Amino acid sequence: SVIETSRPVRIENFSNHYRIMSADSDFRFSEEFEELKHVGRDQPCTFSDLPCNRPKNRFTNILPYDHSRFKLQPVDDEEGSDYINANYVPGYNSPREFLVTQGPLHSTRDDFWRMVWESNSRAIIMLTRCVEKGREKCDHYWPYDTMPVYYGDISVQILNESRYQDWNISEFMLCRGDQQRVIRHFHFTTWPDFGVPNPPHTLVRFVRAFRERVLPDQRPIVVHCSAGVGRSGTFICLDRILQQILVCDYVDIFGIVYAMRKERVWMVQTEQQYICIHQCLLAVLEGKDLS
Ligand SMILES: CCOC(=O)C(CCNC(=O)OC(C)(C)C)(Cc1ccc(NS(=O)(=O)O)cc1)C(=O)OCC
Repeated sequence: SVIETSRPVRIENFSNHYRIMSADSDFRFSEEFEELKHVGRDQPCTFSDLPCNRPKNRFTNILPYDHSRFKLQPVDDEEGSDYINANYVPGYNSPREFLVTQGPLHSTRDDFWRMVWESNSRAIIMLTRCVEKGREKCDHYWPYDTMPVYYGDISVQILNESRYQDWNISEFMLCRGDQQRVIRHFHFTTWPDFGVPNPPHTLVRFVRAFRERVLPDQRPIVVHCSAGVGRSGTFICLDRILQQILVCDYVDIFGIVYAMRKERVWMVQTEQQYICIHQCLLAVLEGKDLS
């Protein structure tokens, strides 16, 4: 049987589609989300299993597929020196638009900055707080004040920070050798792990705040949360459909999540996150004033 990889829905029919899918306690949403469960899981993750790389994974079962993983420039022939828990994931603008990674560990934050530098990225999206309900979700991998801090051979200095109700936007100056770059940091601070933003359309406003500051170019956008799968996948999917509906008369949320899961495990982790993407689109299509 042909494995179906897309389920396009006409935009003019979307609210009716949502009503049908959410009927009987989201019965059809549950069914559809269940079909995504095994997508991509047959692909190898051999490098993440190497003994020298195992400590670099925040979660033992959230491992990057070999075929789409980001490779750091290897340090001589030090085994595992090219390894970081990160995968390229397609976006609306390019097949490798996003570099999705776990929240850096204290022991991998130098590798994280090396990835930011070596991928030529100019934007980082952070979708978790460092500590949530007393649990560490992500290392505070950037300086606490405006003093420059070295992470490996990369110095990071906060240039400015703007604080809003649900997110902060900062600019960092990165220096490596005699080169300098400005990187933007978009930190969404009110998204509970395994959950959804409340109300969902704060996420729409955050995606818009990000998109109006980072125009599509050939440089990857680094996205992370804690495991780099649930909240990161939800964010990327919404970013794609908000651009697609401007030029297309259908959306294919199932197909987008399918494509993301071929590149990284568990992208959009929970059914509530999958439904939240639909609720965000519904709010946008119904012209709710989200500004
Ligand atoms: C190593 C054991 O697996 C895990 O720790 C996690 C989380 C497990 N907990 C979990 O799923 O909680 C609910 C049942 C309430 C949803 C690791 C984890 C941690 C945080 C997230 N969110 S994210 O930061 O938004 O990605 C996702 C996965 C795991 O592997 O989950 C399966 C995918």
